Amino acid sequence: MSYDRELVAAKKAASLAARLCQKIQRALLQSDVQSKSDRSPVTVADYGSQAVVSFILEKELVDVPFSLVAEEDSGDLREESGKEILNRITALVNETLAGADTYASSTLSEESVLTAIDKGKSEGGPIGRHWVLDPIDGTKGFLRGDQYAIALALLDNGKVVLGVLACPNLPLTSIAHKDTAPTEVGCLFYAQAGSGTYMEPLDGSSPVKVTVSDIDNTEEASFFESYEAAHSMQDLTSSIAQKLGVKAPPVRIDSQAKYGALSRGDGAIYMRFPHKGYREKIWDHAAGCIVVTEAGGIATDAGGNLLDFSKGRFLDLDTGIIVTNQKLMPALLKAVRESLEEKSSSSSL
Ligand SMILES: Nc1ncnc2c1ncn2[C@@H]1O[C@H](COP(=O)(O)OS(=O)(=O)O)[C@@H](OP(=O)(O)O)[C@H]1O
Ligand SMILES: [Mg+2]
Ligand SMILES: [Mg+2]
Ligand SMILES: [Mg+2]
Repeated sequence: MSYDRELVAAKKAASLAARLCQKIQRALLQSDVQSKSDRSPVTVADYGSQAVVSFILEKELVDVPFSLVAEEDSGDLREESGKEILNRITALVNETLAGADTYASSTLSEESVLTAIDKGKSEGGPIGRHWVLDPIDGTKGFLRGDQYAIALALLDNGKVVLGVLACPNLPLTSIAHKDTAPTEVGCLFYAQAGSGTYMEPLDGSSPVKVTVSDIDNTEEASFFESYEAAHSMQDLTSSIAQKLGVKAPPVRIDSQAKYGALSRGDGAIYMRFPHKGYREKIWDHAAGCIVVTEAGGIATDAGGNLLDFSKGRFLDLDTGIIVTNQKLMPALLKAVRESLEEKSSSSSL
């Protein structure tokens, strides 16, 4: 089945949301230190991005039922204390739509913004079509001025069939070699089941097909992990890398930009092992997962099971998420298993 129409809508929605986020991040980085510790810019951008994506998808695909599983909801904005922020979000959404040809004459009221945000309350699941959205993935990176992504995917009967990752701060050329001069930034990755993965500049066209690294020697592999130590056990990933003989230091970047960078071969492995008790959400992986698998990669949990997006808003996982190419996966799984066993035997001593 083709999802061409959905892909066009998703690219439009994610690009416009990226424009909104870029505007806020630029203002944030130019602001003084005091307002940098204030979390409201990211709040405004999170909600604004979700409202824009929800509004555009529904308008573009007006003839089909609309279901959206998204990270944010409007609860806090409906409180008395949320009034001012709602006002800022509404102005921002309207400014963003005004800059888009097709929607230049659309003006949303505060109530319509709340409604658009709350469309994201769907539970997803194994039946029918559901959009999956992280309006800003990597909020900590966003605040630091680093990497973040707008991540949008479509589930059809529990399978991810389409994914778009807008990465406003990711260089258009490989990030593998830190010593090369910085290039233009802003990448849009997209993939449709069975059709490969493409990347184009966020503000342009000219897509190029991308593929994951084809290396088969673990010693040559470099690996990505979360920037935030609180999001992944870096001692565990370091022990796995050591078993594999990986020589390069870990590349730590925020958000699903990791999946995008992996899909074009900037690195060969992504490992993510959240601390005990954390439950992964589908919007943190759905778009990234199809972007990397359509580029020839494979994403599994620590037990080698493919990620299952059909269980509702959460992923039901064995321990962690690992992503690499087909050739390296057996060695990676073995190293993961051994390191996890060592970890559990040392903690039971
Ligand atoms: N404790 C903990 N453990 C694991 N993961 C967590 C945790 N807390 C948050 N999150 C989720 O991580 C999302 C950010 O993605 P990354 O971890 O890849 O980026 S980062 O490098 O750590 O910033 C982040 O996504 P956003 O909330 O959209 O930014 C969270 O969903
Ligand atoms: Mg996220
Ligand atoms: Mg988010
Ligand atoms: Mg969040």
